[in-house]
Amino acid sequence: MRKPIIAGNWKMFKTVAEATSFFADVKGKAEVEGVESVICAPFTNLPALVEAAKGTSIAIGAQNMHFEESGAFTGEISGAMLKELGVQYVILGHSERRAYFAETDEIVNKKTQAAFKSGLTPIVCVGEKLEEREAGHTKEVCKVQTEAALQGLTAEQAAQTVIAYEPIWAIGTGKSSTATDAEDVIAYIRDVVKGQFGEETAAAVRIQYGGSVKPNNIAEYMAQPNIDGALVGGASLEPASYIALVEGAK
Ligand SMILES: O=C[C@H](O)COP(=O)(O)O
Repeated sequence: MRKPIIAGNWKMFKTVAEATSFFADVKGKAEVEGVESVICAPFTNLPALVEAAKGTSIAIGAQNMHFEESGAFTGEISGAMLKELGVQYVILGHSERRAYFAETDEIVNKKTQAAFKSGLTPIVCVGEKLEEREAGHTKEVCKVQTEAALQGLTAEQAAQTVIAYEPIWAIGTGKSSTATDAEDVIAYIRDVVKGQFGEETAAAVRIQYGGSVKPNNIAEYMAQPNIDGALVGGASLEPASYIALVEGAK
């Protein structure tokens, strides 16, 4: 049985003061038995959030990391640095990083392998652009990105990876994919994992939907057999909304 996972991706929002105030509001509430709750915050918030999350069931995640363990990479953060803080998850290959920071499938794969080396669980994002969807290439794009991201992992690591299917045209636009469309693509991604690692791994890997998920539509996604949770941007920023998302994933 796959445990549902709701991950909030705060992107470049919230100061430390705002993050700690948010956490105080969700503590004890965005904690629902049977649902995993993860807050992926800017690097600067991570020490305070890890401290605040002690004794709670909420996990803290980062939104990026470098694939090298250390070196002359000005402005970058390694997996070991995140692990030492007590961070458990790291979002990798988000479409904003692919688009604005030139992350390729090869870089995402190096980061995915490095995350496991550091003892972090990667949340790997895949998804098509609007023009790719309109050209009928959604599944092909997701296949290429998924296979590339997971290449070189053991079956056990692949099973632990969280995949987030985020159609780019649905991110921050209010235009969410219908639950049945998302289910169709996510079932296909599970099939891709099956082709790469076998049935057992495919049955175990958790695949989220992301793109304009809100408290009022989370239930539709969670009702789909292959959708194991959501990666949420905008609606994860307000405590009441985040609590409702975690409750809605049950
Ligand atoms: O990582 C989260 C996604 O980019 C979705 O963002 P959104 O919920 O604001 O559409």
